[in-house]
Amino acid sequence: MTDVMEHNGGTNGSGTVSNGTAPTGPAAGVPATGTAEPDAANRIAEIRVRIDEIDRALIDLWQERAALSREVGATRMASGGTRLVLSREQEILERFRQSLGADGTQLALLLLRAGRGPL
Ligand SMILES: O=C(O)C(=O)C[C@]1(C(=O)O)C=C[C@@H](O)C=C1
Repeated sequence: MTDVMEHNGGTNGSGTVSNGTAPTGPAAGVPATGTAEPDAANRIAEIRVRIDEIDRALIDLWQERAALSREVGATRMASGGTRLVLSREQEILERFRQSLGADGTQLALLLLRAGRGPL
């Protein structure tokens, strides 16, 4: 067994839908699920449907948040206020840290940067 799938199926080079197995390279012949066992492969495919939905929702929320953050910044600066409010950023960083630990802090830093730009 290898650790990583080199290719996950989808469309092949000619633009046609592949049969879900990696055509070339070290993972050639390995199913796109990473296992040849049918029950496991079916369960993985099922779970991936939900993972893809979650990823879409995360992307949509990410983009909505960034747009709102930009609007707050533009509104504040147009009224003579500051670009940033660091106390608010600390509050957000702490909320993410409390829920998700150190990764939460990193995630919140990326979220903040997506809206207000780099410090
Ligand atoms: O809440 C604000 O005041 C914002 O400007 C939004 C936001 C954020 O993305 O959450 C962005 C920049 C600020 O420094 C603080 C927070």
